Amino acid sequence: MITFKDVKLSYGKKEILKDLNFCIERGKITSILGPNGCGKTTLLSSLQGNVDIKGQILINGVDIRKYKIRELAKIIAFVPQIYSLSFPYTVKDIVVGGRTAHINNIPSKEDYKISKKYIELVGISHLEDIPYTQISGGQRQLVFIARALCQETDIIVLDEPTSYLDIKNQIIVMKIIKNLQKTLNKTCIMTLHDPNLALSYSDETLMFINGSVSKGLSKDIINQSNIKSSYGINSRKIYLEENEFLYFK
Ligand SMILES: Nc1ncnc2c1ncn2[C@@H]1O[C@H](COP(=O)(O)OP(=O)(O)OP(=O)(O)O)[C@@H](O)[C@H]1O
Repeated sequence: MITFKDVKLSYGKKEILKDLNFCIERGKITSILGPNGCGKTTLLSSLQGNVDIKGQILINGVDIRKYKIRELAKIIAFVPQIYSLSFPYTVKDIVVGGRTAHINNIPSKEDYKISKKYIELVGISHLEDIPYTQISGGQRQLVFIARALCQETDIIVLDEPTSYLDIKNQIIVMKIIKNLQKTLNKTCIMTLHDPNLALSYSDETLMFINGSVSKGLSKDIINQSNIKSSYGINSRKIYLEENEFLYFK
C-alpha cells in the first residue's frame, strides 16, 4: 500500500535519509523507532510532501507527487507532534476541520455529527465547547487524534501520539489505534519513543539503526541487539503472561 523505492529525503541541500526501501502493508500497525534526531519525523513528513523526495514513494501504486493535496487528504490523515494555535477556536471546531477534504463549503450538521462521534471516541466530550488555547498539551493531542479520525482516511499517521499523555491516556490512545485497525481495517503508522508500546501494540516496526532502516515483525526487530545498536543501551527481554517486554538496564 505504501512503498518506498530507493528514496532519499532532504531539506534543500541537507540530506537526512537515503536508501529507503520498504513497504508498509494495508491494515497493519507500524511503529517507527529510533533515537532523537535520526529522522523519524522527516520520514513521516515525506508522506505529506513536506520534504524533498528523490526516488519513489508510492501510495496505492501511485507516486505521491501525482496526488493533489485534497486527494491525498482523503487517503492519509496526520496527527502532528504538537500544534499551537493562537486563535481560541473551540475543540469541536478544530475537530470538524478534519472534514475539510470532504466538503466544499462550511461544515454541515452532518459534519458536526461525525466530529462528535470521534470526540466521544477519544473521550474528550467534556471539552468540546472549550477553546483549544485553554486545554493541556495531552488534551490537545487527543483533539488532533479526533480531528484525524474525522478525515475518515484509510491511513492514519501519528507523530509521537503518546508524548504528552499520562500513562492512562497512553494506553487509551494505543487501544483506540488497535481498535481502528480491528474494526475499520485502518493502516496506522506512528513514531514512538517507548519500544515497549511498539512491542505491545504494533504488528511491525521500522527501526533506525546507525543511519539505515530495519523493518519486520515488532517481536523480531525489537530485540537486545538492535536496541543496543540503535540507542546504545542495554536491555533484556522479559515475558509476562505470554507478553514480551523489554527491561532496560
Ligand atoms: N525543516 C528542517 N530543515 C533542516 N533540517 C531539519 C528540518 N527538520 C529536521 N531537520 C533535521 O533533520 C534531522 C532529523 O530530524 P527529525 O525531526 O526527523 O528527527 P526525529 O527522529 O523525529 O527526532 P525526535 O525524536 O527528536 O523528534 C535532524 O538532524 C534535524 O536537525
